[in-house]
Amino acid sequence: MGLDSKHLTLVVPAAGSGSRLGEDIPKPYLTIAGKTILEHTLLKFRDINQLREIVISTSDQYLDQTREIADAVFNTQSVKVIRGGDERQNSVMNALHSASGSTDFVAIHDAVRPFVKKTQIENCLVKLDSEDVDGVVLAVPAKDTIKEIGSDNLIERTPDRSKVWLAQTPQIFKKEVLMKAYQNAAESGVKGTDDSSLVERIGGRVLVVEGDGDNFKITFPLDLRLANIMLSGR
Ligand SMILES: Nc1ccn([C@@H]2O[C@H](COP(=O)(O)OP(=O)(O)OP(=O)(O)O)[C@@H](O)[C@H]2O)c(=O)n1
Ligand SMILES: C[C@](O)(CO)[C@H](O)COP(=O)(O)O
Repeated sequence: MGLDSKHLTLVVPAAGSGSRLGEDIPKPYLTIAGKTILEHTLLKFRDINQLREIVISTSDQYLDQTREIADAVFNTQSVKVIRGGDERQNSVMNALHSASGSTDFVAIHDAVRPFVKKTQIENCLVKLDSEDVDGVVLAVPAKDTIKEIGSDNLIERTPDRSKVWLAQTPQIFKKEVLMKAYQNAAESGVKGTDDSSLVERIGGRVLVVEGDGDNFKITFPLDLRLANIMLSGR
């Protein structure tokens, strides 16, 4: 079965509060250049051939607005808007429970990474389909030297930088492996800061696909200023 006949579900966690950004409303619902950040992000996936289903997790008060935004972006694909959890991992898990059983691949993409490129998503899908792996993660090589520190802030280790990459999203997996990883993490009480780490810990093979720095996560005020410049020139 070729890649064209594979079905993809997109999971978008959008239930965060944006505490590090410090705005009055959560990050995905801030407007830049006439569109919410969530809409800018969803638009990047609209024309992906394999996309059949979108599951967005958000907080109670944004369920209706999220439904409106998603319905305006997607025409033929099925959209589900569900309640998120108190951490990103729980928001993704809730979404996975709502995903269709018959999908082949699941892509997880932060609502607040609006600068991913269609070609990057397609590259990830090609690699996932053609290589002997369970998942792929868009990532960039570290440009700074990384230090691993102890609780006293003393440096314990300097990993070889040529082996250190910074994980972004999308992170795309074969559905069964991802479900197993999330199930196993829940049963073991394990928390991961990304989806791949949960797959890695059950022995899954995950490949990095080189992306670029444009696909940053809007996290701090400087990121929002940069996103404004990139989307509206100011
Ligand atoms: N309980 C949570 C926390 C985060 N997210 C989502 O996960 C993505 C990445 O999280 P992050 O950038 O950390 O967002 P926030 O949690 O909102 O930010 P902060 O940690 O600064 O509060 C975002 O799209 C965010 O909405 C989520 O769905 N549910
Ligand atoms: C998944 C992620 O975007 C990969 O870089 C990141 O780990 C999310 O972290 P956050 O603290 O939930 O923003």
